[in-house]
Amino acid sequence: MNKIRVVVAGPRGKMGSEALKMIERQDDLELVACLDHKFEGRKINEVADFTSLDAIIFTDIQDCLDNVQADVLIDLTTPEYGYLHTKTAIENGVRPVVGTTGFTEDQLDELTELSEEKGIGVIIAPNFALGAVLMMQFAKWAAKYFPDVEIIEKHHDNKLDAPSGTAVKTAQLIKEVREPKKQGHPEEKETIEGARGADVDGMRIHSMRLPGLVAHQEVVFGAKGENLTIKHDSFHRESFMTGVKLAVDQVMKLDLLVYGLENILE
Ligand SMILES: NC(=O)c1ccc[n+]([C@@H]2O[C@H](COP(=O)([O-])OP(=O)(O)OC[C@H]3O[C@@H](n4cnc5c(N)ncnc54)[C@H](O)[C@@H]3O)[C@@H](O)[C@H]2O)c1
Ligand SMILES: O=C(O)C1=N[C@H](C(=O)O)CCC1
Repeated sequence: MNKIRVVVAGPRGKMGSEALKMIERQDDLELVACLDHKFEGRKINEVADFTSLDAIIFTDIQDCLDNVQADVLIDLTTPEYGYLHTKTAIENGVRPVVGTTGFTEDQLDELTELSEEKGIGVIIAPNFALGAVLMMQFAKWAAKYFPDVEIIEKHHDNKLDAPSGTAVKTAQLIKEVREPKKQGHPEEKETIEGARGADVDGMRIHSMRLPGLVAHQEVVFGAKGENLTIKHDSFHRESFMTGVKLAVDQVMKLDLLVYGLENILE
């Protein structure tokens, strides 16, 4: 069996460490290198106690891809480096599976074009939890019948980007079926700026950041005399790993960029 050769960027992070544990459990994946912002040249098991994998750490993606044979890059870093890593991987013929959130629309467009030009598969998924993907699909369905909707996302307080990638993706999916509509009182005024949340075509996104949270979202629909709430909770980051493994397998068969796990689920 030919194993899929994987590089993980952000291996010591909350998600990256789960990704390494996931790779260690799989017979068909091989960790060939890690990308970190420190510990150049060390082995990952020398600097992290949660893994016995002994892949070498690089601090520069081009150096890494020049020196190891890789099929897939799993990126779980920051918006700035995630974008640089994804672009460099595509340019080097390595298929990115990207969990990092916070890319701009322009960056997504640019990466889509580049992947098409190079014929390299890319999967960018703002949420790898299967329950979250279903929550987004259910929300899109509900929005056809309930155009008044607010999204409340709740995450741990180390998160860099707001709103979450999941909330942005949910709003995009809802936009596909909902006419733009200003919600609330036509003359409502915020007496404290931001009170009504971010505005996407008149639907509101509220972002909560608190210690103790992992990743949670409620999509609340309102109509006369009734409310519908669609809710998903990730209590542990292991919840994302089924989706990461699925994406690694599927990206090997793609020659373009796919944004959202729903596009590769059967
Ligand atoms: N798609 C999903 O399902 C999903 C789920 C959880 C988190 N995320 C996203 O994944 C990203 C990481 O989240 P996290 O909670 O693991 O964050 P984290 O802060 O725990 O981990 C990020 C890691 O990236 C590393 N890093 C920073 N700069 C780097 C560089 N230049 N090269 C290599 N590594 C570098 C840091 O050292 C850190 O260990 C975030 O963007 C988050 O929004 C996505
Ligand atoms: O922990 C995070 O950060 C997460 N980010 C994703 C997002 O922005 O939607 C998904 C869940 C966890």
